[in-house]
Amino acid sequence: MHKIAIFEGGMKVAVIGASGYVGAELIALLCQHKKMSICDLVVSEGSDSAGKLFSTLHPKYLGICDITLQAFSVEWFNAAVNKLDAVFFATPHEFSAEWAHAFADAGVKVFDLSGGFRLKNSEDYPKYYGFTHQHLSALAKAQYGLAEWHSHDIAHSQIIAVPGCYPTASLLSLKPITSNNLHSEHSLIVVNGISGVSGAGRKASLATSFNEVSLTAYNILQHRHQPEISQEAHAQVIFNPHLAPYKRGLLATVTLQLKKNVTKANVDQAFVDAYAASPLVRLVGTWPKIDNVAYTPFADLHWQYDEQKKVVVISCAIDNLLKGAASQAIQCANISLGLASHYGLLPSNLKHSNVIDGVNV
Ligand SMILES: NC(=O)C1=CN([C@@H]2O[C@H](COP(=O)(O)OP(=O)(O)OC[C@H]3O[C@@H](n4cnc5c(N)ncnc54)[C@H](OP(=O)(O)O)[C@@H]3O)[C@@H](O)[C@H]2O)C=CC1
Ligand SMILES: CC(=O)N[C@@H](CCC(=O)OP(=O)(O)O)C(=O)O
Repeated sequence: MHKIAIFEGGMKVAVIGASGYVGAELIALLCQHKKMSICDLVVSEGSDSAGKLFSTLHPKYLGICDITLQAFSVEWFNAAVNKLDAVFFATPHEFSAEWAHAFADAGVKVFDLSGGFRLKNSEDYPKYYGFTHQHLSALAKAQYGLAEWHSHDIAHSQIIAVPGCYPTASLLSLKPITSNNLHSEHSLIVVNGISGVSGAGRKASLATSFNEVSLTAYNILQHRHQPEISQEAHAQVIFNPHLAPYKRGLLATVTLQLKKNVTKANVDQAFVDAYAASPLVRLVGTWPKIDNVAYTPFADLHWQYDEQKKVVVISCAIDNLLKGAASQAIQCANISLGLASHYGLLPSNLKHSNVIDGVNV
């Protein structure tokens, strides 16, 4: 039986990858969560950060999280696995692909924020991730954790593949259309994504250093999020990622052609139906802006449909480290605990209102 079914006094968790950008955001959210408690914060085996306080590395959290970072080792795994209810991997993809199954086999629920379990076709791992996946039965059982769309699977499976940042914004835009089969089967589906530099992680690299960063496309026709978006949209997409010179936030703008008989009312209804019960997805009255969602768990969505040309353009803004990673992982954990997915992420008095054509719906 999954330990997840019998949590008492909250879920006891470890975060592996605690020194990184995503790990830090996740830890901040866990610190304020009333139904989860942090047991261990873990970094890589040879990490310079091992033995330091989390708050020494990220001084913003001084007095909020002064837990010592531990180095990952087999000894740590053996000692920790029996006391944990859940583990969050905010590590490189290959590391979680190698270790997640060991936790899952011991009944520990895994929330993997890397891409180690997102792709169903194992042959895509060497092609897009540069390694061969060694744990195919764990890969087959893992469920994709797009929180607004897969709550049943998230609650019932042992390994949750938390979506990537670009796929989160792209799929929140696309799925109301593709899941209702409103798109033309001949449509070219183009996703243009723009991410801030924190999307590349904390490790220094020339490409993301201050003097080098300038708005540019990158990894065109070969980015690992192309198969992920296509798989989950059930439609082949062309994905154009861009790096932009700011810290936080991501915008995905999707263009596709709809079937001849689809009306504006059909399109509006598809979005309202998809997100009426999802307070973290806001249907906003104008084109979304990064600044309105940065440092928040929201996804802001807006679309326009040209009924003559049958072309719809949808744009979605998120914070890449929150809705694109850490806060979505918390949503998945909340769902696993039987809580509302936005538990601990929003003020309890939030009024959920969506706007279409200037009217609250
Ligand atoms: N940045 C983003 O916007 C998003 C990132 N992600 C994914 O989340 C994961 C973390 O990303 P991010 O925080 O940006 O990356 P960072 O480079 O900032 O952090 C990576 C973390 O992983 C740890 N780590 C590195 N190698 C190992 C290893 N062999 N064993 C255990 N831990 C290891 C690092 O520890 P140390 O350096 O101390 O050794 C560090 O804590 C990645 O898989 C990324 O693709 C997902 C969505 C959005
Ligand atoms: C700006 C930048 O470099 N972004 C990263 C995406 C970060 C991310 O989301 O990684 P996941 O694959 O875990 O989702 C990239 O393009 O590789």
